[in-house]
Amino acid sequence: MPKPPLDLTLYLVTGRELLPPGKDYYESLDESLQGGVTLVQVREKKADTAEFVEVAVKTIEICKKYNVPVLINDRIDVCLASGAAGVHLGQTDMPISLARRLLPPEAMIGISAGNVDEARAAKDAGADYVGIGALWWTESKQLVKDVLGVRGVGPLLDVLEGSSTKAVAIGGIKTTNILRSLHGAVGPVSLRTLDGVAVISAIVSSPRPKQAAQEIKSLVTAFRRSSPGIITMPLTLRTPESLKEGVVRLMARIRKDTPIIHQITNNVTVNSLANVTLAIRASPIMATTPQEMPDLARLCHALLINFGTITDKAGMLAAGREYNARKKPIVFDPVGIGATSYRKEAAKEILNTWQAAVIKGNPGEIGAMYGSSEVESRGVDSSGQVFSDPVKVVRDLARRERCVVVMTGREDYISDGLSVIRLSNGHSLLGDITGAGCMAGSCVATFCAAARLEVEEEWVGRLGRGDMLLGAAGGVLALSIASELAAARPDVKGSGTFLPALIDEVYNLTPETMMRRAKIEVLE
Ligand SMILES: Cc1ncc(COP(=O)(O)OP(=O)(O)O)c(N)n1
Ligand SMILES: Cc1ncsc1CCOP(=O)(O)O
Repeated sequence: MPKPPLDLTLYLVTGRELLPPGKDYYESLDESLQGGVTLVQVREKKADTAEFVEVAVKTIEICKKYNVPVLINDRIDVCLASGAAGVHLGQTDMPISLARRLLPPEAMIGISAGNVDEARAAKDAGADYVGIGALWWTESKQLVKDVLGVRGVGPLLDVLEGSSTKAVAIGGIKTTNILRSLHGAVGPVSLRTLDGVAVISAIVSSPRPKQAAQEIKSLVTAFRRSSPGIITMPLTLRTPESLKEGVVRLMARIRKDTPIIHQITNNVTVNSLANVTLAIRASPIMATTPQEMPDLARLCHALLINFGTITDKAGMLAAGREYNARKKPIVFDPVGIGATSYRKEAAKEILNTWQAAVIKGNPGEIGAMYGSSEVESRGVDSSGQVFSDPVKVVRDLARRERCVVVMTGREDYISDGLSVIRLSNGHSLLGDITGAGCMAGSCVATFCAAARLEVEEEWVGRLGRGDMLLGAAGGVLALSIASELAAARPDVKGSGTFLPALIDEVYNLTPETMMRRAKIEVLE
């Protein structure tokens, strides 16, 4: 008998102990199948063998009405006794090779995988799928290892590329984090995406399992239909002219709409960031308290998180979650990430919690994020060294982090993981004042807000909308062109007079000047 098709889009793992009070298991199961569940696993951790078989048999009977196959958690004997379609095995359960010998040839076998070696072993053993997790923290299972995190899934997917072994993620997946889960969990090399998600509580604990299942399934299906591009990117052909025109268009949008830019930043540069934001004609809000974040995310158009002195990590985490949920751009400036291990750990936690639209840093910061020691930081500043292959660094990091990456310097490199552009404006006096890089972050966040405002329709299945590469380029160009104009002024005598002149030149920047002075090359 041929193997039945395996549709992992919405994989329900059962959990009778998690039902809402008064809800019958079989009724809940039937409703979730009506909502579009595509595969069911019977997971019974407390039942004895007779009860497990009884529950499995009844579950199979109900699932048959919807033509949905049923797998059994851990137990080959229960699978054989109930006539289920296969099993899901854990790493300490029976090996796949032995299970294959005991089960009929058409039986489906899935296995849990929490790292690259387990994924590779599963593929080599001919697993039909791997259950990758735990993705997020969950109360439905006592976890013995750290959660994998969304950013941990990609390398496992790369290992599976080219094989017939499919992949679902499991652990803490809910409607509120599903797009972030799917968007972040992509192979950085293969761009392979998940085949679906496995959930327990998001459906089982719901008093309305049909609606819960429908909602999750529609998000998975919408994500699949959208291209697996980085954050929000439409696959646009880039030319220097189209980029210049786009940047000027965003500038006009900023002046028309005055976007509100929420900034969590450091106490060294907060004043400059507020002033540069006002100078571009946007409106800054500097707010850090976690309790304010839901209201601010509703009100504001973009968020800048500048690591700076990292005194507000709780606010950074809370803010990012809210902006992701509202699909509004987040620009992350990991200032001085290479300087301390606390900063590195904090950045990891932040990027595992929410998805940035743009990560911006100097070569030292980008190098630390990329995991390269070719260019080192000096505290929060870059050492002035450059990468031998900056194109590869920004492109690969953009692919890995699934967002636009901006590496500032004498030349600025920007990539969305597909295209790479180089900007060659700017003046060396930018290096002589404090906060030039931080101000570039504010400008990028403002142009990204405009890029999102440009797109009226919802990009269903995407974690954001708007052309974030264009937004990043616009922000960097605005500050670097203004710096050239400021440095050329006769009243500028050094770094002290340069800073106010820079703010003036951002304020007076015209679309014509941007168009005439912007030095943009498209490298890939
Ligand atoms: C689809 C899916 N993925 C992973 C698991 C976890 O299985 P395991 O590691 O064996 O843990 P238990 O479920 O047995 O507690 C799963 N059940 N399903
Ligand atoms: C069985 C299992 N394996 C890894 S996490 C998990 C529990 C998933 O449950 P929930 O979807 O409620 O977080």
